[in-house]
Amino acid sequence: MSGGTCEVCGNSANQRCAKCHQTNYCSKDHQRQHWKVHRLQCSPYRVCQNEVLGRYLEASRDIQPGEVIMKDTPLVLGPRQVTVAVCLGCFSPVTGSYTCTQCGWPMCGAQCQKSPLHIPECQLSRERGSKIQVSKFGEENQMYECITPLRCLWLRDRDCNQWATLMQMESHLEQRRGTEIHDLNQVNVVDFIQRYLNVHSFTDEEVQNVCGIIDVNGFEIPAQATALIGLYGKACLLEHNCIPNTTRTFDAQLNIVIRAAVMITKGSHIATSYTDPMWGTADRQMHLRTTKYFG
Ligand SMILES: C[S@@+](CC[C@H](N)C(=O)[O-])C[C@H]1O[C@@H](n2cnc3c(N)ncnc32)[C@H](O)[C@@H]1O
Repeated sequence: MSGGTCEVCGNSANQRCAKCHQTNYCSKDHQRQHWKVHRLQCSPYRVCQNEVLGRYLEASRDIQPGEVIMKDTPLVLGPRQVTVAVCLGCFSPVTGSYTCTQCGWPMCGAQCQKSPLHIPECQLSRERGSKIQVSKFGEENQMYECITPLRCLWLRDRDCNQWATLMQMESHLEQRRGTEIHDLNQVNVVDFIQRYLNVHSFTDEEVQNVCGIIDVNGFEIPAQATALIGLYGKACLLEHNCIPNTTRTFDAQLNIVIRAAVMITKGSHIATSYTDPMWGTADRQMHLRTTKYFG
C-alpha cells in the first residue's frame, strides 16, 4: 500500500513504483502508461536539504550492493585548471604541430577540431581578432585555466536549463573572496578572458562564480591521457564521506556511474569521497577546507 494520489489520474492510489518507492498509481495500467515519462526520473534517492550540507541525497528505499544509483551525463567537460597544453577535443597532450584553423588553439588534428566540446572557446577566442598563440608545451601552461570556465559560461546564452542547473551548484564565492585561489583566478582567468581573448560579455563575478563551481563540484576523470574535469548536474549532489557508501566510474561517453558499495538502507545519506582515500587525515582535512569549504 502506498497512499497518495495516482500520478496519471489524480485518484487515490494504492500502488507505488517498486524501483523508486516515490511515485504512486491507482492501477498497473496507469503505471505502465506513465513509465515512458517516469523512467527518466525514476531513481532510488530523493534530494533533501539541511543547513549543514545544503542539498544532499537520501535513499528512498533499500539499495543493494552493486546496484546502479545513477548514471549522469556531463554538463561540462574540460581540462583541469593546472595542465600542460592539451588537445581541446580529446585532451591528449599536444606539441603545437597542428592548430585549429579557426581560433589557433593547438589540437591533435582536423578531426579533433570538429569536436563539439571545442565550440565554446573556439567561438569566444575569435573575438580576439587574431589567432591564439600557444608556445609552452610539456609543462604547466596557465593559458588553459580559462577553458573549463569558458565552457561553463558559454551555457549562459545557449542553454538556459543547463545554465540553471550549473547556477544551482555551490560556488562558495563569498568564502573565496580575498583568498589566494580567488586572486590567482582574477589574473589567470578573469583578466586573461578580458584582456587576452578580448571577451567582455561576462562579469568578473560570473567568471569567479564558475571557477568556484568547478572547484567545489568538479569530478576529476582519470581515464584519459591527461585527467580532465567533469561537472554533473545530479552527481554533484553527493555529499562527502571519508568512508563512502558508493563507488564511481566513468563510461566511454564520460557519463558518471554511481553504484552502491554496500547495502544502503532507506533513509541513509548517499555519499562519495571528495578526497583520495590514500591521503593521510591532515591532507584530507586540508583539501576539504581549502577546496570544499567545510571540515
Ligand atoms: C559538491 S557540493 C554538494 C552539493 C551541495 N550540498 C549543494 O547544495 O549543491 C559540495 C558542498 O556540499 C557541502 N558538503 C558536502 N559534504 C559535506 C559534509 N560531509 N559536511 C559538510 N558539508 C558538506 C559543502 O558545502 C561542499 O562545499
